[in-house]
Amino acid sequence: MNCQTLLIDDAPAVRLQGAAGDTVTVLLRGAQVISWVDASGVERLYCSPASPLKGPQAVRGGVPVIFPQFAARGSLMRHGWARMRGWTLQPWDTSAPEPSVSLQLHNAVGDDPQWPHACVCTLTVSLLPNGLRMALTVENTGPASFSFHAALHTYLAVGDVAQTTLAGVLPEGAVLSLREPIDQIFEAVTGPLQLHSPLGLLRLEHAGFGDVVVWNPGPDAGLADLPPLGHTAFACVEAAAVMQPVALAPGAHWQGSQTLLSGL
Ligand SMILES: O=P(O)(O)OC[C@H]1O[C@@H](O)[C@H](O)[C@@H](O)[C@@H]1O
Repeated sequence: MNCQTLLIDDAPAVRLQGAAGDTVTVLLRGAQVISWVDASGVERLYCSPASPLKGPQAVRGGVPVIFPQFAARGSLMRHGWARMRGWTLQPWDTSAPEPSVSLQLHNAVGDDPQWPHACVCTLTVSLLPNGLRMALTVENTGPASFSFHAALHTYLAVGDVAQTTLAGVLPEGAVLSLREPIDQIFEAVTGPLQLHSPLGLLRLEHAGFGDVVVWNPGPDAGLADLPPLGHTAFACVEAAAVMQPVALAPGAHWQGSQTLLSGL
């Protein structure tokens, strides 16, 4: 395994390389994965070239970590503060069976006056043979219980969203076409899911998260941080805990993970 820190457009990042030449790149801000090139050399994530990696705004693409609030479902900033904060890179273990890197975020009481809870979030990103696994752990380090939403807001590169389908979210094996704009939370989905696109088949597995959010903004969403026709190049399929917020007692922890498998 090869792991290096680097600056991309002035933004601190870490890049991990697997034995097959596969790579994953993670911004320290937000612990946001911005690229996964699989073992066949295909970039599987979409990151908008019109969205600066450094600056006050959220980065449009890759895998923003959504915590502790999904969208505007509460009084906190949209999609929570975890994607806007600096995370700390943890020392990596070169002898681990899978090339992995972990980043941590310590939230103290007072960091966000509207969310007065101490917690530690850890995102561990691992390269698997033909796959990428992202595992988010939240530990309650404070004296009181709290509850939260979380999601791995995964922008999947699809080549052409009009030719993309998703199996596994609709009942009875029905396949969802992603041709039209969609913004929907599918509740209590166990997976696995299959995403078919011009870039090939991707199998999506999740654990710990109960829901799946599917988002194709379409051409009329007015997203200034996408290039013209940028919306045609991705579909978001997000492992999420939204409909049943996670409740954590003091000292308890929760983990949710999402695994993307290509080359099947
Ligand atoms: O622009 P943001 O804050 O990154 O959110 C993007 C999208 O994120 C998705 O998870 C939501 O379901 C959409 O409603 C939202 O528009």
